[in-house]
Amino acid sequence: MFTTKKRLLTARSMAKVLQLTLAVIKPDAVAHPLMLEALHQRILDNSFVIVRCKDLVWRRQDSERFYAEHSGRFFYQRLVEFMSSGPMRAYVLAREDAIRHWRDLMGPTKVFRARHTSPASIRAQFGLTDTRNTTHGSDSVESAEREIRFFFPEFCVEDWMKKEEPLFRAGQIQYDLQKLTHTLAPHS
Ligand SMILES: Nc1ncnc2c1ncn2[C@@H]1O[C@H](COP(=O)(O)OP(=O)(O)OP(=O)(O)O)[C@@H](O)[C@H]1O
Repeated sequence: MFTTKKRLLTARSMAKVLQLTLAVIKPDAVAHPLMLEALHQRILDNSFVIVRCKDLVWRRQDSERFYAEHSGRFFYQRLVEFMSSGPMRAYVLAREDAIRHWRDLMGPTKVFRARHTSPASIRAQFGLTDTRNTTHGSDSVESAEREIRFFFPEFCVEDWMKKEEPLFRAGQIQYDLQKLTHTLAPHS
């Protein structure tokens, strides 16, 4: 699936504590291999470490559950249908201040606004509409934990922060992109 060369990611030079965030490449972008590749490369180029990665498909009820806070809004049905319309790619990303950096990189939710205020952002460059806006990112530490659990139920943020983060920062663990899961699977 990945066409970039095998990369071994190491954190030897990282001094500060890493933060985790959930990033998702939505179905509109996954549907276009070149766009998917460009977004994947954007992640690597911005010093994010890919801790976990998987391709998955949501059932309608997964989409409804994840976006429950928006139920009743005019775009809710459109959003739910879109997010369960095809494969997505989800990442657990680590870096210093990961939540803010990924959200800055995505740009504003609305594509029109993104094009005016943040022309270099992902949504400005690749977004199609306010709903089909290519990417998702957690907006707080609490939502990152909740959303990582939603997408990666087998992954424990607390354990990672306690056990793996210090080892990783000390260069004692490496993440090999080739070994991360990217088998297409229905949401569990
Ligand atoms: N006004 C709108 N019109 C159409 N779709 C919208 C609108 N507002 C939000 N959405 C869709 O709902 C998603 C969730 O909205 P939210 O307000 O949480 O934005 P966000 O935090 O920027 O996006 P995300 O949660 O996907 O990172 C948006 O990413 C977009 O796909």
